[in-house]
Amino acid sequence: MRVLGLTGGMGMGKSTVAALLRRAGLPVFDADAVVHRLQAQGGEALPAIARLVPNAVRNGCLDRAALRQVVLGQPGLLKKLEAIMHPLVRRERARFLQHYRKLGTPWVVLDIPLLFETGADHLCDKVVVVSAPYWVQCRRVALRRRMPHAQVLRLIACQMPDARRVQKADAVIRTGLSMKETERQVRRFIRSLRA
Ligand SMILES: CC(C)(COP(=O)(O)OP(=O)(O)OC[C@H]1O[C@@H](n2cnc3c(N)ncnc32)[C@H](O)[C@@H]1O)[C@@H](O)C(=O)NCCC(=O)NCCS
Ligand SMILES: Nc1ncnc2c1ncn2[C@@H]1O[C@H](COP(=O)(O)OP(=O)(O)OP(=O)(O)O)[C@@H](O)[C@H]1O
Repeated sequence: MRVLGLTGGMGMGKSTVAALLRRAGLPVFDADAVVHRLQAQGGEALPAIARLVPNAVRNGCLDRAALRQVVLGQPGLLKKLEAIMHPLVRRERARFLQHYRKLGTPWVVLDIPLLFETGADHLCDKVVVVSAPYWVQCRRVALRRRMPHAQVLRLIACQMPDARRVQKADAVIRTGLSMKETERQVRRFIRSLRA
């Protein structure tokens, strides 16, 4: 079994490309979704998060906006949150890989925003990076309006700069043009994997 790493900054189109890979039949491990599941009601990470930021958990429910505001406002706290989340994400990732290895699946995808930052790229046979110009990224994230602009900039600043990610990639999918163009690049990339 071979492992394809998929990464990119916020709003670069990672989830869109992951959905196209999934549609082509590749199993995808979605790290953001795993984080959300571990933090959902009854989730395994909630007790430790409640100890770290008591106000972020009320009646067994995580107030994500409150947690985000606190961790982005206090240096070091995001690192402590990551120290809670990353071992659990690593365990889920290992289970995913083990499951598909047993099935003898030819390629699986690890969709991880912090792929390089966490060293998960070392598990990958190939890494594909999704990239778009900075202004396209900002416009997309602003359109979603799930969080204040200043928080978006802070989260982007916690990630590796796009240019460095692109340098480290085996392949780059440019999502700054039309959706059709993104689909075309993904199709071509999948053909190259299967060749
Ligand atoms: C900071 C938190 C509370 C924000 O939650 P919220 O629901 O508001 O945003 P969401 O999870 O959808 O993330 C928004 C964007 O920020 C990116 N992001 C999330 N965590 C981080 C981080 N530690 N560093 C850089 N970018 C991050 C995500 O990939 C996504 O693109 C949450 O993302 C979290 O618990 N992060 C820590 C775990 C982590 O490192 N996740 C990254 C995947 S391994
Ligand atoms: N050519 C394109 N390729 C990819 N996405 C595009 C394109 N044009 C517009 N978009 C839009 O840009 C957005 C990209 O968001 P997506 O959720 O895929 O990014 P992401 O990298 O997963 O971001 P995040 O990590 O913040 O969730 C989507 O709303 C998508 O519809």
